[in-house]
Amino acid sequence: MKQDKLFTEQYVQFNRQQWYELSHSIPFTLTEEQIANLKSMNKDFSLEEVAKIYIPISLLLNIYFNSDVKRQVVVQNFLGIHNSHVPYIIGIAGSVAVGKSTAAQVLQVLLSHWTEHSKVQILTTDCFLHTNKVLQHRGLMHKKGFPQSYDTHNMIRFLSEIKSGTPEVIAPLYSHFIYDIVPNSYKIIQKPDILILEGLNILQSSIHDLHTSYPVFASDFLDFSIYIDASEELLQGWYIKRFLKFRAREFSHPNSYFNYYSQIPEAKAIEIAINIWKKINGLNLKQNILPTRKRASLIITKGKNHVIEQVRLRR
Ligand SMILES: Nc1ncnc2c1ncn2[C@@H]1O[C@H](COP(=O)(O)OP(=O)(O)OP(=O)(O)O)[C@@H](O)[C@H]1O
Ligand SMILES: CC(C)(CO)[C@@H](O)C(=O)NCCC(=O)O
Repeated sequence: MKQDKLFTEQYVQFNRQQWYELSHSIPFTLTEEQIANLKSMNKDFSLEEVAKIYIPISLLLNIYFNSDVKRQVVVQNFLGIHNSHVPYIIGIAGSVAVGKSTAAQVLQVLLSHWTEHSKVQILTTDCFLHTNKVLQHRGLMHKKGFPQSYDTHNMIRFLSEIKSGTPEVIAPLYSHFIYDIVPNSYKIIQKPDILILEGLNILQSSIHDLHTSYPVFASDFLDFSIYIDASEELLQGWYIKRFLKFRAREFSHPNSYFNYYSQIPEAKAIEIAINIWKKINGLNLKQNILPTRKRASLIITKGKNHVIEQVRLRR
């Protein structure tokens, strides 16, 4: 009840139909290439979801992007300086397995449709996790995804370089296959028009990090943020479903960190996945992720089968 009051005061709420109707007055036609890209992404993903939910979100983001550019021009004229535009950063937060990286990919396809922001890159904050070596040393192997498992200092360094217009900024690379940071491999972010940064920790503060001497928030660098929400019951189900998908594919490779999970009976694997959910990801959701939801510019709430039922936009 208290939460409901907070939402109605701070956010404008739309149900699925109301949100969809917002895009009726603005023409937006997907190209065949975009449809092919979206279809190839994920076989469970529905194009109806793109039309009803993600196209209106991208139209809104285009409005925010353009107004940001206009504001920068006016301010620079006032100050008598001229800086070239720096990447506009959109953050996507939410639980493990809620669909952050899928949403990021859809938005990348849609947002690159506009000439003013045709270059859109994605980065996951998984790449700022400490290496397993550091996590083992600090006794944090069962805290992956918790605030203390990230190299926040490196993440802030990265964001600060992006926002100062550095032409090429490097980020580490994380692999779910080896369950670790990949040695000597990097992703290069080349001054895109938009950077989509997705990760469960992007709306968190860094006050937990004893290695950072100043209180900075990654969200200080975000221009717009989206929190993807769902009930814990659904999230646990999606986590288990994905765990079983990985078990049948990635984990079955002998070099996979979790090869063991593909060797045991399915019922045992499900039991393990439930346990990981309860002790790590579900706990992290309640302690560290959900409390950041009310910091987002936009909150989208999913129901069964990842169908988005509600959208809330900060007033
Ligand atoms: N809109 C959608 N429709 C159907 N399935 C989806 C949708 N979004 C995500 N999924 C499925 O849900 C699972 C989790 O999605 P995804 O990997 O995008 O989540 P995530 O939030 O990025 O997870 P993590 O934090 O662990 O990286 C995947 O199996 C994905 O295929
Ligand atoms: C890397 C994260 C934290 C986020 O993507 C997550 O996928 C993870 O590995 N969590 C730790 C518990 C687990 O293995 O699911």
